[in-house]
Amino acid sequence: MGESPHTAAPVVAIVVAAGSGSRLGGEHPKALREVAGVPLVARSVHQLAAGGVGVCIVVVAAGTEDAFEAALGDAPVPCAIVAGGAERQHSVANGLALLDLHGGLAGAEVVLVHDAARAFVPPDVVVRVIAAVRAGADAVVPALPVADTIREVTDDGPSALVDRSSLRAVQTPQGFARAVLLDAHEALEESGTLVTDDAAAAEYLGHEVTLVAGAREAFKVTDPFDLVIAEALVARGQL
Ligand SMILES: Nc1ccn([C@@H]2O[C@H](COP(=O)(O)OP(=O)(O)OP(=O)(O)O)[C@@H](O)[C@H]2O)c(=O)n1
Ligand SMILES: C[C@](O)(CO)[C@H](O)COP(=O)(O)O
Repeated sequence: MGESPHTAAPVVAIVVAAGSGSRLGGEHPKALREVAGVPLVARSVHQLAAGGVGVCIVVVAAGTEDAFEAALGDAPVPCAIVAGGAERQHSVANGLALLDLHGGLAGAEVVLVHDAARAFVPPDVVVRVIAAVRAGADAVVPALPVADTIREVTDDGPSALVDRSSLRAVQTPQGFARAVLLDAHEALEESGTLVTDDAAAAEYLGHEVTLVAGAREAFKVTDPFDLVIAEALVARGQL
């Protein structure tokens, strides 16, 4: 990356919320599910704003735009809504396309990508990610050590113990210099390559991925158990 620290322009977050939430179940998109009466997507936007994000591009399933508009009615920062794609990567790409088209966001140099499902990410994680990009990192991810002992399985052979001391679980928001993220997604689209997160997209073009400390609270609401935990922690004032 260039040497200029990205300080003046607003930080933009692409909040991907276009998944169906099949593991969670229910008739509404996961990001619209409520914890203590507040939709996950609204919680995500609130936490991002508290950490320094100035504008959100919220990527939603086509046909659900009005419902998301309503859910984000009290958002603390401006939110643009755009339709997503079949895979998370396509949804991020659609968000990036809007970023590129949106004249008002032309100056944005720091771009975050966040799972709406990680609705309780603490603001200090967001602050760390932004600070690392502003300090010159191309791609930044919050990460945590792995708590369980890990075994690698194969179809036919025995399982094998993996040294977990060198493993990290990766969270969001992930932060990027704008050009890095745009170029990475363009390259993935051209080659037809699918990745599971945006750090892997940046790495695809040879960029180094910088790790900062994540947080347990940034867990991804994935299945019904996670929603029960979230409700309980919010009720106890711990989220
Ligand atoms: N085509 C997709 C798929 C996922 N996501 C978003 O990516 C984030 C991480 O995905 P995940 O938690 O796996 O959500 P779902 O894909 O909705 O869950 P599931 O796999 O259980 O259906 C979520 O905020 C989800 O809304 C998205 O924007 N577009
Ligand atoms: C982006 C992510 O949350 C980082 O851990 C993860 O890769 C999303 O995976 P999913 O299978 O789309 O939930």
